[in-house]
Amino acid sequence: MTRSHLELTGVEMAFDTPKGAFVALDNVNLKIKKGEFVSLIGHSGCGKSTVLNIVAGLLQATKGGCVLDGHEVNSPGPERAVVFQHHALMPWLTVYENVELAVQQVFRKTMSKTERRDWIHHNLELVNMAHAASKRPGEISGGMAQRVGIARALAMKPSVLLMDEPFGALDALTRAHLQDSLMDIQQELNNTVIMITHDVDEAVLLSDRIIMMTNGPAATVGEDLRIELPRPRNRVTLADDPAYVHYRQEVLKFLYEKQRKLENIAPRRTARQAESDTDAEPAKAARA
Ligand SMILES: Nc1ncnc2c1ncn2[C@@H]1O[C@H](COP(=O)(O)OP(=O)(O)OP(=O)(O)O)[C@@H](O)[C@H]1O
Repeated sequence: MTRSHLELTGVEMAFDTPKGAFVALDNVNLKIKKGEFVSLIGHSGCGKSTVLNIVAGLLQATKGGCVLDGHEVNSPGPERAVVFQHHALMPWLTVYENVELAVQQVFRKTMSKTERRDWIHHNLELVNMAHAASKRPGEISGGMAQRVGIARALAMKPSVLLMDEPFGALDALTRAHLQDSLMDIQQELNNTVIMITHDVDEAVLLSDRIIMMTNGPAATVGEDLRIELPRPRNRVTLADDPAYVHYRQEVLKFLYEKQRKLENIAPRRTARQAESDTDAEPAKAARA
């Protein structure tokens, strides 16, 4: 039997708040294969970052847990590199030194100084940033800084790359360039990627699977859509591809019909429940 590469089982996440426990996630189950590109999509506040943070080891689930290659995840580790929406580079270090910091942390004992230098340059070249190695974050654009953040993550040779809206703060053109680079890099390295996005086109273009999350509180996996578009993928030719259009519509339907309706029903139902409501009317509305 082949074991899953990454597995979330029965994950519940309850946060302590002044008003009591707030259950953000309830019974999240997810199995991810080595090399899969998985996107998490869902309305704001549904719990996507919470899922990512549990996999990163930055948060500990209150029930259930995450297992990577047979090992329980309960703290951060270099085999799970995180790329945030805002690059989080050290402003006083150069581009080269920012990547070096991560490389030192992981490979100080296993790579010679020359090997480390070549490895840093290799990763900067992967994201087309070798030319700016001696610049500081304040001297480069947001898109360039985000490239460095990706190079820094890749340079740790993570088996899982976790990305929280990595292109969310970028203009459309830079975003498209970086999406294309990420597809090329991932095809070359075969990293497992979990990416949070709010962009339906980005999710369909990049992913092997799109995990659509229900609205919180107590959010869970609503639908799991497999994107069977051949690779390499080209955004221009895909735009008119009937399969691409279909996948896109499936995600939009989930977000703006299925989840929107449930959202709208909830307050009405609560008010009526006080007067001993039955489920008949909300159920009818959800089917409409
Ligand atoms: N430390 C915390 N304490 C209390 N509540 C929290 C905490 N962290 C997250 N939450 C709540 O848990 C829910 C899920 O938050 P999360 O950040 O995971 O959502 P998200 O889907 O990533 O949102 P967005 O798309 O807006 O970034 C939200 O209601 C949020 O307010």
